[in-house]
Amino acid sequence: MNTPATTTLLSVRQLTMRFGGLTAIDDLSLEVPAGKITGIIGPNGAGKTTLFNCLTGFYKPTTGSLRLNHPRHGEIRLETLPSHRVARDAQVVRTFQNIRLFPKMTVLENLIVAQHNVLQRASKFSIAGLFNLPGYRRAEAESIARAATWLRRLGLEQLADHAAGELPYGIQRRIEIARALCVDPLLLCLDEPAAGLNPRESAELNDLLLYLSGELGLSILLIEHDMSVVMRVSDHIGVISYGRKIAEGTPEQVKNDPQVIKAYLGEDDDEDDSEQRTHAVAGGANP
Ligand SMILES: Nc1ncnc2c1ncn2[C@@H]1O[C@H](COP(=O)(O)OP(=O)(O)OP(=O)(O)O)[C@@H](O)[C@H]1O
Repeated sequence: MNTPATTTLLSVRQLTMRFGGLTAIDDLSLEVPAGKITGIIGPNGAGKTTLFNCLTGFYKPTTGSLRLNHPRHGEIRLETLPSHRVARDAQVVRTFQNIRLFPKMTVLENLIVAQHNVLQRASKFSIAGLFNLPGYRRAEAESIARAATWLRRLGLEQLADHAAGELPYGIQRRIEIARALCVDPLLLCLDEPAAGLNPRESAELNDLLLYLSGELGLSILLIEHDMSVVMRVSDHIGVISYGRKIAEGTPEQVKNDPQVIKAYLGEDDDEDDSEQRTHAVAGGANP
């Protein structure tokens, strides 16, 4: 049996991002396949979040292109779009390193607020929403139904009426993912979703990511320092150091790559330490 060819969802081509004299991303090229999990790893300050910021319209790259192969709209040049259109039109949606839920709102309300674009359109940016016209009511009911679906799929439905800020940290991270899923992403960009999680929560995150990709066919771009997550769930990994791509391949290829081990833990001629360094990149420790 032939294995179906993988389609490229996103092509990052010769991307450079400079902040004054500092080059945060340096001539970076990377392909993100559709329906897979692509991990992006690299030491602190390597340029990973800057890549997400370029991708999601928060920064305008100095040079280079970000081409999204959208199944309905054809090629979309993400570098030309402001952030709200990256999310709304290109359906590239992100989470952030720090939790950005509305702590006093309930879990359900957080998921409905995330869909404000849909609700705004239904209100025709007028007082239709205030007068509760049928089109608006329908959109509102659909938003609630979509939120309820994702709460159920992510095992959060019992918590729908709890204030988000009062829930354990690991749950809040899961709510953030549910919130991103409510806006129907074509590409879900997760910035360190395992940050602050304990080992049990990290293992649950692994299961969730494998479910989203394996069962639902979602395309995920994952920045992560926790090697026990990234090596377990990624189909493909790109490694960045000082803004440049230094390696890419399967988790197995990347974790044994001498350049990667060196980038993470520096040069060391001591034979005993070299085994420890491989262990750290492979998931034995967080760098
Ligand atoms: N808005 C900005 N202005 C100036 N420098 C910036 C800006 N954003 C990022 N940088 C710099 O760009 C470099 C890359 O930062 P970035 O946050 O992308 O790294 P990272 O790989 O995500 O790091 P970490 O793993 O620690 O989150 C760093 O030197 C950082 O200080």
